[in-house]
Amino acid sequence: MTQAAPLISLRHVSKRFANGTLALNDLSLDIAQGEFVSLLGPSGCGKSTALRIIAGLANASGGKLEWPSASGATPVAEHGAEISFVFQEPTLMPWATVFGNVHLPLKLKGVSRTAARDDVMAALDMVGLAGFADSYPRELSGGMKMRVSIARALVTKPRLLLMDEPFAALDEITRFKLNNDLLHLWSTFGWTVIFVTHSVFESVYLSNRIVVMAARPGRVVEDMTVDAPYPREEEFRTSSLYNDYCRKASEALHRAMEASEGS
Ligand SMILES: Nc1ncnc2c1ncn2[C@@H]1O[C@H](COP(=O)(O)OP(=O)(O)OP(=O)(O)O)[C@@H](O)[C@H]1O
Repeated sequence: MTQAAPLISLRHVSKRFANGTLALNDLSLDIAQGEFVSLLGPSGCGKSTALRIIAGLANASGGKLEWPSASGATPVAEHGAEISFVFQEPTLMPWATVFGNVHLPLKLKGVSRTAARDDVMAALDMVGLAGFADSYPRELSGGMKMRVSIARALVTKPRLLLMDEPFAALDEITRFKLNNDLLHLWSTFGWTVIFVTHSVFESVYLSNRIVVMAARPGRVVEDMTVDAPYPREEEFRTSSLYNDYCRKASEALHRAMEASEGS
């Protein structure tokens, strides 16, 4: 059986900042189309740096980032169009309505409000906010603002969704709800997701693969599969399978923390 080429391939990627910090050292990682991968690790292990390099927001100092599944048909620089990024802060424009905020990425591509209407409304519908198109960010709860931020990421119909601790600032109930909604969208649309988190519990609930990283320098120390079927719903959170994986991921994170201290 031949295996499909990965969507993204990082080969021996390193990143050294101008102040000398080696944020990533020899990071090699293949991400397959449709995977939901969490990057889990202690603060400073280079999770955000890795995500920013994949997004094209930062350059690697060494190594290569490739898109093997494109088989050379699309120049690497053009993959930016297929990637969306969701940050920890929703970073909405306070003076614009929800519609205006979600329209932004299309507006930047020259798509008018009228031409974008259907796509913007479809993205708002996906996150359950179609009824709030004319509201302003100040009128929304933290969870709703994050939904707007997710709709803004989805409006360009990305193949790859990069999420940097998107739910870290939310209360637990809202976070659980958004975890469920994200999984539902992922299974419906089949994107590839790379999700940065500090939370063992969140990484196990969401992903089918957890890449555990250690710091100083940032590197991969474990790569574990979460072999639990989808759809995963609330019952999964209390299952023994979930608990087993949480224990394994937690042990891996402890090893990563010890490796970070010792380096
Ligand atoms: N612009 C920068 N200049 C210098 N050093 C930086 C810069 N950005 C990040 N670093 C350093 O690179 C290392 C990796 O940072 P990064 O933010 O990628 O880690 P992280 O795992 O995402 O951390 P956290 O979980 O705290 O967000 C850290 O030591 C950080 O201090």
